[in-house]
Amino acid sequence: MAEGKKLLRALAGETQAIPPIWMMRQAGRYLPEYRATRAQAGDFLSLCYNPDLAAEVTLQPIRRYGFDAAILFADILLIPDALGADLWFVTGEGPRLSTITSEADFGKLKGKDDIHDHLAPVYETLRILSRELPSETALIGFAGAPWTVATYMIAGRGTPDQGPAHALREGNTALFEALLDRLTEATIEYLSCQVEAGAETLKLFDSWAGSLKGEAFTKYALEPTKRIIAELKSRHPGVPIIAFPREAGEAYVGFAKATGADCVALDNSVSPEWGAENVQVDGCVQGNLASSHMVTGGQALVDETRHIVEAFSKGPHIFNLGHGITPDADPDNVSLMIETVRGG
Ligand SMILES: Cc1c2[nH]c(c1CCC(=O)O)Cc1[nH]c(c(CCC(=O)O)c1C)Cc1[nH]c(c(CCC(=O)O)c1C)Cc1[nH]c(c(C)c1CCC(=O)O)C2
Repeated sequence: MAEGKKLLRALAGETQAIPPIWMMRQAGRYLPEYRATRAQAGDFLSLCYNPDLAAEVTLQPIRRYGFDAAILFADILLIPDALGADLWFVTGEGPRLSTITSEADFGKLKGKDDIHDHLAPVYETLRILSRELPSETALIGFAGAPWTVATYMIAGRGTPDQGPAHALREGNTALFEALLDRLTEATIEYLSCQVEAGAETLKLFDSWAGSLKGEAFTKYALEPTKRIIAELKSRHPGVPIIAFPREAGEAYVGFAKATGADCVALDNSVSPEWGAENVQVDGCVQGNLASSHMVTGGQALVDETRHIVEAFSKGPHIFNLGHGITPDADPDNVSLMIETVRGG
């Protein structure tokens, strides 16, 4: 048996009989202990910026389930907050930000090196976690990919079709590209500090990559990811990086090679057989159980979990959901998924 943490071994390309497992949004509202700590913090952002409580909620799902990895508790929208955009969360609705639609709005943003005072609590959370995690549990740092973060900054909120961001991309390409550049550069600095604070691997969430097509996908999803990965690998040789260009479809093919990512996370709109044949050929893949199974459970959960493990069994694989677990999920279904992956 090879040495080291299961998650890092998968990222290094090792095929394992039982894949490592963790879950997007594993620290979240489906857990009563998360809801209690969040109430103690007051609100979601106060929780993100409180290192002791953020470390506590990161550890909760590790204690309860023994996942192979812990993901830093934070949010992809802390970067716009650190750059000086206003950010708040409306309960039951989601994030709200000041919008960026003009050169004047963009001109108010801070520079890439002026984010660290604001983000210092996040680095402290990572330092606490690297001391407190069990020795077999890998620590994942993360950021949003520039395009996805830009969609929220431009619209000032989540949007079903990323319409405002596409409108700026077409209507004022220079401003749109300046924003993407600023985000790319700030993300490099942010993730580099996360590695220095103890993150052992990094994940880039490009949740809205699927709404970019063709050349726009290459320019605004693939290229910024490639640039971030190249710079991080030159500063921190050997740090493995997971890319998640969600709903990229056919554009998942070759994404690892083109960007230098060590692992590509797949959403559940592609079948595991397709993923094995077209994406896992290039290296490690992560995914891709539909998060709805965490609500519905039962034999369908067991069957689909086995199906995914089997389909990816010929190469390096990290078991995960295709997207974050939802607040209405049943914690017992998470146990059933883990038992199925580990126990057959
Ligand atoms: C788009 C995006 C965001 N945040 C994130 C993404 C990319 C992944 C994805 O597509 O889901 C990523 C994220 N958000 C959160 C994490 C922490 C780590 C983890 O457990 O995965 C991570 C990695 C905590 C969170 N981020 C948020 C919560 C819920 C906040 C609460 O406790 O009320 C958590 C646990 C809030 C959030 N944050 C964001 C939105 C749109 C919302 C509101 C929607 C919602 O409530 O689920 C932005």
